[in-house]
Amino acid sequence: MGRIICCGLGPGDPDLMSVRADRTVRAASHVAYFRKKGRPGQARRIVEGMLAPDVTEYPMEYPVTTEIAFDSVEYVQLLAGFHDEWAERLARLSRAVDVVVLCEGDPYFYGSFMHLHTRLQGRVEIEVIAGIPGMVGCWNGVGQPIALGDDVTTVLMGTLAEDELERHMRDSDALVVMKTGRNLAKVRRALSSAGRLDDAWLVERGTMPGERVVRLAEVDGGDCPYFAIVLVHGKGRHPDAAE
Ligand SMILES: C[C@@]1(CC(=O)O)C2=NC(=C\c3[nH]c(c(CCC(=O)O)c3CC(=O)O)Cc3[nH]c(c(CC(=O)O)c3CCC(=O)O)/C=C3\N/C(=C\2)[C@@H](CCC(=O)O)[C@]3(C)CC(=O)O)/[C@H]1CCC(=O)O
Ligand SMILES: C[S@@+](CC[C@H](N)C(=O)[O-])C[C@H]1O[C@@H](n2cnc3c(N)ncnc32)[C@H](O)[C@@H]1O
Repeated sequence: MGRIICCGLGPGDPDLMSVRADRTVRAASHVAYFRKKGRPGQARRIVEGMLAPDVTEYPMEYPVTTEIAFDSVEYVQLLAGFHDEWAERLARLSRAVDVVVLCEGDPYFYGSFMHLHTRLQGRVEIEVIAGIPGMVGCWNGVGQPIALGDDVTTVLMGTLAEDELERHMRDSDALVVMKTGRNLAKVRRALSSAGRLDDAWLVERGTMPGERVVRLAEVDGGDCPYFAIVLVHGKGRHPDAAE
């Protein structure tokens, strides 16, 4: 009986992978990972050069990402079918061998593996290896403390409605906005209404090749890559409140 090992790979730079993840990836004989059709996949890219020469790879290609609305019935059905199918394939495979599923960042933190985890839990032995979340790599790239003292930190998804975003932005000190991508213009308007735009940073592809760190107010255009995060740093209780 094999296991499914979901391996958190950290934010992008392979040097930021844990020792356990490094060891697991190098020893793997069967490796699965998500990717957009026609692209190599971020998780696969992180482990480039680390896989054994005789490894068997299972790219799990999303049937859609942004081609149709993510809240449409069709999108939900397509993704549910896709996740069902891969959960079955991995369950079958893991009867004979260990399968390593690659996951960017930390698997339990908005990771795509959660959709397989809910389908496989209790049926197959699962191990999840912790990884540094993408947002940690991003705030490291800005080079300032994200939160200190009594700061409340809120993690938001850019896919939320504009009024929801604005409400949370007003109520929190430090902010992390993930899934910015095509939602960047909306995130920007919400920050502006909440009076936080001038303090916001945009980090594209944090710790990955092509990383870009800029003040959001200085960005032209309303679009950015899917792998991008907006940050607003907390200011702490008072200027010297760092603990
Ligand atoms: C629809 C949408 C809504 C949303 O984000 O909620 C959404 N993905 C969108 C865009 C998008 N996704 C990807 C690209 C290409 C990036 C590139 O290749 O550059 C683009 C952009 C594009 O296609 O242009 C690829 C991708 N997607 C995921 C991973 C894996 C990972 O990140 O672990 C990878 C990397 C694969 C790789 O490495 O190749 C994971 C997830 N994507 C989901 C949804 C979640 C399932 C739905 C659910 O929760 O039921 C799930 C499973 C988990 C989650 O995100 O929570 C959003 C539209 C937002 C908008 O409207 O702008
Ligand atoms: C499905 S979530 C996956 C989160 C991942 N499990 C983690 O721990 O960071 C995808 C979102 O994470 C964010 N993200 C993850 N890694 C990133 C990085 N290195 N640079 C910028 N954004 C990143 C982006 O906002 C992207 O839309």
